[in-house]
Amino acid sequence: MSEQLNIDEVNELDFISFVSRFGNVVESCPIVAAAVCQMRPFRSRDAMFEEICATIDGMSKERKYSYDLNGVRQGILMCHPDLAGKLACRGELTADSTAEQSRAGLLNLTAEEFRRLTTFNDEYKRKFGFPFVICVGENKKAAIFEGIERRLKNSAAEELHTGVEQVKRIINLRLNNLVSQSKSSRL
Ligand SMILES: NC(=O)N[C@H]1NC(=O)NC1=O
Repeated sequence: MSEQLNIDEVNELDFISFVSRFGNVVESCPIVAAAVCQMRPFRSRDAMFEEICATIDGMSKERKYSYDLNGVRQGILMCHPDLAGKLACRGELTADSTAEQSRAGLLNLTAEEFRRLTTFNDEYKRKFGFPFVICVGENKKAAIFEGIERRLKNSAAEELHTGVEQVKRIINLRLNNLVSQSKSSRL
């Protein structure tokens, strides 16, 4: 895990270093970091977080949930790995997702828990066309199971909104690991 920078150090990073450090703040969507990099300097960590959220809010509906790029499904929600899904089983989650899913107890489920979550995930993707996304840093296992079962009953429009809001909560926690709550001493 990279060490925390203060906001003045963030503002001084070159483009490659910025995207390298913040490229997975939005899971597997480095394009957001590349876009936000151009909006520097940031007055504070919170101002940086607001810019990331505004960048996502300004995206088209397709860019938010799912679109095809050269035969690969992309999109803010589409790029999130299933909870305890195939990537987790193969040990191929990103470091961020591995830490988050592990801390929430999702990487050592009982056989029955794994079966239930897999069934829910598959049903959710069949209904909405993108994966179930929840900030597992703020929801323990019981809340995650309750959340997916409850949200399965929602409309696609509700889940597009809720999914993106959960992505923002994931971003907020990831940013805490990377940028201190400092305010710029120069702006
Ligand atoms: N599907 C899903 O919510 N995945 C993400 N949630 C989170 O907090 N970390 C993840 O990997």
